[in-house]
Amino acid sequence: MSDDLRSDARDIVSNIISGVDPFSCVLRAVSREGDRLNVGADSFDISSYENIYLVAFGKASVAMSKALEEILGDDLSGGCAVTKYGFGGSLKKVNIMEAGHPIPDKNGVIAAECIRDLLEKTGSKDLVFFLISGGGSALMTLPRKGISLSDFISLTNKLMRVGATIDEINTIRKHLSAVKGGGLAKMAYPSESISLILSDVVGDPLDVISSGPTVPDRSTFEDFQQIVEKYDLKLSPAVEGLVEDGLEGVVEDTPKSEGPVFERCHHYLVGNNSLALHEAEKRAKELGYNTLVLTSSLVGEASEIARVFAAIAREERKESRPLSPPACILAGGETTVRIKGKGKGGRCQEMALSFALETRGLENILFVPAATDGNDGPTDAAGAFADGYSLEKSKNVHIDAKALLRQNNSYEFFREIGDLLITGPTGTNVMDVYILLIG
Ligand SMILES: Nc1ncnc2c1ncn2[C@@H]1O[C@H](COP(=O)(O)OP(=O)(O)OP(=O)(O)O)[C@@H](O)[C@H]1O
Ligand SMILES: O=C(O)[C@H](O)CO
Ligand SMILES: [Mg+2]
Repeated sequence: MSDDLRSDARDIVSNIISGVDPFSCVLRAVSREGDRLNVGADSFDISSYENIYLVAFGKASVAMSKALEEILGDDLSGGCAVTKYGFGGSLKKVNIMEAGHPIPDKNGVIAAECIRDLLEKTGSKDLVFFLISGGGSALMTLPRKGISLSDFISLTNKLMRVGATIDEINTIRKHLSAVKGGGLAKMAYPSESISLILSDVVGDPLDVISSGPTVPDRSTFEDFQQIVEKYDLKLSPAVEGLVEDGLEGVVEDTPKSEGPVFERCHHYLVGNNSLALHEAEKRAKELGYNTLVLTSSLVGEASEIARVFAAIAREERKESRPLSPPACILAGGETTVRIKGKGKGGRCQEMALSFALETRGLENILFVPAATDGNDGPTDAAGAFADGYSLEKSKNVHIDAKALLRQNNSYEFFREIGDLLITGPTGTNVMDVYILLIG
């Protein structure tokens, strides 16, 4: 442990980011000895396939594809990858496309068509690697027959605005799409496939991450209809027609676990929030802290969750529980912010500000909530440093912490006191981590 909790927190954060880097996640999950490819607990003989293809979608497509290219070398026949504008790169055998996120655009459709064309030429002697990361739902968009891209965009946009959960949003997306909800598995059938998945969803549900294009879909047209009713959504005539046909069984629902489509599909989670917490704990232990990981599935209103961390910090200072100091208490997940003000901020910065308001004067503690993608909300900060002195500092620069929290203006608060956590875009995303240090 150093005398400076901040430098320890920075150290822990950088360990998290390198530990969940998509390139290393793939290399950790896949190893090669001659023609044997070991993936998780399974083993594949790559000489038994005619062609090996790669299909990648999501914000981590490039790094994941690079790793697989490195492993497969000349055994890779080719592939298609799609990622967000500005996240591209160059690969030897893989065509990389860039598309719109979070609002899908025409390039996302072109990318999906390219992926479909590749999959349709595969056969039973081929192996396809699917490299899946968060953001894939928007980046690879192929509306079902009869549904237009603008139908797709307007409905998913509405859902985002009314605060629907990712599970609900993706239930809608899966039913409007030809590639999501098992759609790619259907196109790839009867080839063998290996999906490597980097999770950005709480609890790692494979059918929700990137809208589960290679796994059986649990959601149905009935669920679709319930979501429409819950949020009182107005549907375009084409979408309304599709749901009616779906409910009547005229149009087939997304592929379910029965039947042969998924028989040769293998799925491996290569990185998630739990791994981030594991990396954090490992480093904190090396630094000399007693550690406790609370959960990797924290959800709820950001400012409320922060009050729980503040209560833990006070308990630590007063009673040295639940751990004797020096202590590092960790959690991960994704909180929500009901935005009421016009300020700038993110979930993590909002948590940090709420924590600061609750722990004024508390000595030798530090709370650092951080977005693992390096961008907390629409800001250039990953999170912020909050401690017992944050409020004193804000008084010195004449800003009002409570008013800024009311305006959801946490970015301004931490910028003014010089306590933003800036990492730059990290190239990965396994949600947020919350680090509480007690010196
Ligand atoms: N002023 C604000 N204060 C606090 N939180 C905000 C503010 N503005 C936006 N947010 C939050 O930021 C989130 C959007 O950030 P971002 O674009 O990083 O999305 P995300 O949910 O992290 O998705 P992704 O996985 O694509 O990064 C929303 O959950 C929203 O509640
Ligand atoms: O793309 C998506 O659907 C979200 O990022 C969740 O994985
Ligand atoms: Mg984000």
